[in-house]
Amino acid sequence: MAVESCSVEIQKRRVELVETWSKCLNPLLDHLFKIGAVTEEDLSFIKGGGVLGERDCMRTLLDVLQGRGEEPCQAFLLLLSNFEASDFKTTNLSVKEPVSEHLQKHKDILARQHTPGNYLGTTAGLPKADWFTDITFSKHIGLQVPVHFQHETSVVGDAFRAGRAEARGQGETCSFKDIYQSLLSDSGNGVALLSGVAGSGKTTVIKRLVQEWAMDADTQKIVLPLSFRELSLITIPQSLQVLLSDHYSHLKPILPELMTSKQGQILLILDGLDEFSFPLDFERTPKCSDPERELPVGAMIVNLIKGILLPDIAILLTSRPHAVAKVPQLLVNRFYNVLGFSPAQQQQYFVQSCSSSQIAATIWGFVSFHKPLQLMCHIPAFCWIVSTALHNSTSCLFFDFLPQGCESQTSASKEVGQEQFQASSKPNRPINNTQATGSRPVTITEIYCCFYKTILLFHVGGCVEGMHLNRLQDAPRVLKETKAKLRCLGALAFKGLLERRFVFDYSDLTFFSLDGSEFLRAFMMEILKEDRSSLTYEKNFQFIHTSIQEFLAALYYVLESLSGSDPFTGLKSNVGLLAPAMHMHLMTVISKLRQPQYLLRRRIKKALNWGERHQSGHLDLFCRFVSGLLHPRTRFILNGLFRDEPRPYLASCVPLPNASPSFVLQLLYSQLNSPNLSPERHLNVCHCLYEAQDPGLPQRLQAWLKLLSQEGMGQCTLATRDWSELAFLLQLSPDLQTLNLDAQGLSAEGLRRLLPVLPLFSTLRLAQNPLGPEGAEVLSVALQSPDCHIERLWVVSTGLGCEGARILAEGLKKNHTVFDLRMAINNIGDIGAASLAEVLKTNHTLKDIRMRDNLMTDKGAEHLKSALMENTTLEFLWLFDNKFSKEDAKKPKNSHRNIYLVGAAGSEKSQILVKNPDKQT
Ligand SMILES: Nc1ncnc2c1ncn2[C@@H]1O[C@H](COP(=O)(O)OP(=O)(O)OP(=O)(O)O)[C@@H](O)[C@H]1O
Repeated sequence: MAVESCSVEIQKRRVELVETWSKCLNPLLDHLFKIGAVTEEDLSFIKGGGVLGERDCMRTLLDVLQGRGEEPCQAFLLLLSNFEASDFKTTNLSVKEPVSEHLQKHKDILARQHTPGNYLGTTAGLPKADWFTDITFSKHIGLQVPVHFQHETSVVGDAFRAGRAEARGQGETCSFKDIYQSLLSDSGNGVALLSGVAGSGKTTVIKRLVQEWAMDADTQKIVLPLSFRELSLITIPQSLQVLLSDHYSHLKPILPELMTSKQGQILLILDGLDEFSFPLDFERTPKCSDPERELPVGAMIVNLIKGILLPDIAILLTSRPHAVAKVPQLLVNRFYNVLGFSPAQQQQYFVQSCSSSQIAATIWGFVSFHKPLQLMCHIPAFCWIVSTALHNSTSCLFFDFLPQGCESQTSASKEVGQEQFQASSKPNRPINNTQATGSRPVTITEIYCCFYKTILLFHVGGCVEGMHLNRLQDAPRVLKETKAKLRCLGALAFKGLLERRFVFDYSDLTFFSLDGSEFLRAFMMEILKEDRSSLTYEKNFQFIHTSIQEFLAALYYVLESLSGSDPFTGLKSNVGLLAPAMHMHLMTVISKLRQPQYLLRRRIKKALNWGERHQSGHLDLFCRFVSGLLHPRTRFILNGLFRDEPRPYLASCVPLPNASPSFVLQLLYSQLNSPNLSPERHLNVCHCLYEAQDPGLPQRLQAWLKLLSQEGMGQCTLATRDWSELAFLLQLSPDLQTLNLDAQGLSAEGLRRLLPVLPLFSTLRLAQNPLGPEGAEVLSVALQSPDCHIERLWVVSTGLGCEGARILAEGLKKNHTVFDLRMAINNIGDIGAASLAEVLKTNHTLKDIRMRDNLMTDKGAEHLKSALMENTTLEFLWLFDNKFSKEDAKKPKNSHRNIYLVGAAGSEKSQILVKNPDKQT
């Protein structure tokens, strides 16, 4: 075998030699000079007049040696081995702090930087001792690119129940602990991606991960978190080495070592892929494996993710769903989806975030009773909004409704407020938001109004302890005073929404006359700090949560429309905003002259039509808020903002003091009846009706139920969107006991639309519908839902086949609620019987299974019989009309029950009937 030349060896080991030996440059040069390997001239060339750093000098030395030929190179390598033998390198380095001390310092610094905090930058409204409420994730092998036509907030609630459906059976739910263990384990290398909608808690997960890691004495991992926000600031090429040593200056002395010998211990966290402003070109970006080579930051990220740069490290990326596709599927080996808070976790969040358990119980009672609210509460940020809105503002909302005389008694008032509030959360009270008398917030818009008011009253400018009630009394004045600022902020939010922009810079703020006031800080956060590369100080801003941007945009739109102004005027120039009073007056006069009712209708119609037209769903929440804000009761929460109401010209639009203008409901109903409406937009119109507190919603549900109870409905197949509507209406119903959809022509797609409500029923009757294996997949998801209540599942004659039975069995394996399963006439055969037999081996809930007429033979019967030797809880197994060949009345060994296979040989009329003698009456 040819021996490699020393010159080639130096070339190959170049990076390592620079990393390892730069610190020893001077003694090395001394020795090389003494033995004549380099000359005096070489020395001054290598030292570069003292302006070069050690590493550059080392690189020049290597160039010089290679230029001089084989002999000096050989001498150099020999010298290195002598140095190593005499422990020269170690003694030279030993003047530095040991690596472990640097790492401990790194842990301390990161733990301090990653302290919990909410959007207001405080720990208020955050769980105190144990600040992190557990959250649910789903885990998949490989990347799942989601397709969304719904607003992200809606997707979360559904995704929570549909986690496995999206994953086509490959995913499973997991907890923070699982993710932590997987990422911090030695085998956790490669790219993992954590996806979740805005406010689902991705950054909070990173904070917790860093906190736990900092306290974890056993882990060998070295966590290096970076955010894409910061990376977006690097506009000139930079080397990874410089980037990391700039960012973690305390690690500078040991970074070279970390990036070489300890590379496998690094966990690099890159948070917020959706905020990265440079393109990621995975096809054409040149390869680079040298951490010292300067690269544009986009190219650096591509090389890191592709495993070319630092190939042994582990990477965790976080992203909102829409940006997940920026990374090619094949490069991701683990994919986590934030499903959010399960109902139990929501409850825990309120317990942890409220100042008293009584308030927590009240808020939870209220939220769990109003399903649209509860669905949104899967998103932690929304829980925070609800907690902030309701915690401080039970009385905030109620104040205007309090009996006279209560105002002066702070505690008494609070109690009254809480009593009223508790009354609203009593279970089994029919939900009819339209008859919602009293002063509790009912809709999501009302929650956001309370939130807005709470922030203004108690956070902007601060509120002194004990002055709660005074501040409330002062609310109309405060709201009135901040109206001009709100218009500016709302206009910015609205413009951003129209342009699908969620990040704003200073020029945007200046355009809308917004400065860095307390008011601005309450709703927007600064997202970019120092531009290190250009050494400028650049700030960008975004709303604390996208739903706040949507709310403020809607508030602005409705304020302008109701005051007779055109919401678009404020976007074109700041004239109107600089002189709002004058502008408003002028516009009002003009509007009065130009048929104001007509204008108002036209503007609201325009807003709602956008939502209908935009398939992306990004205007869904905006439309819901607009609909909600048109209800006088909702606007009354913000009394002071809408102080001039009711304006005379609105009188005909508001026939009732406590109802949305009828034209709004008419508009929404005409959308609902439009034949071209997609199921997603159809569902959003239902949400709009809820926000507008449409008194017709309960009747609509009744009409639905009546229609479904009619004979022969199976012939008139309902459209998918109708099932979406039914699902929505059912959520508003207090009585979720039995859902009878026997013979309704319900397809798998229709069933998928009903998924949000399926787990809430105790009896699901779905017989004689063409569900097939795809329908079984939906049912399997429902059966695994954390809020599953299904006890009786009747799917007789639904075309399951053996594949459908297998999928359903997967769901049943993880279910603990179903005891009565009827699945006759489904052709599940022996394969289906084997799948169910597997379920029976571990299941302790099923008591009665009916599988008549399913093409089962003796083989299937054997599977079932052997499973019954392990199962002790099943009481009945009905197997009439299958294809068993012989008469059999065997009792399986160890079974304490009788199993009968009855029927003449060859007869199709045969059965196995299992009777549990203990349970027979
Ligand atoms: N596990 C949790 N326990 C308690 N509070 C949480 C948790 N997760 C999130 N929150 C609350 O929700 C807010 C939003 O969370 P976070 O900023 O982590 O979301 P995100 O997914 O990173 O959002 P974005 O995509 O907008 O950056 C936090 O400020 C905090 O108040």
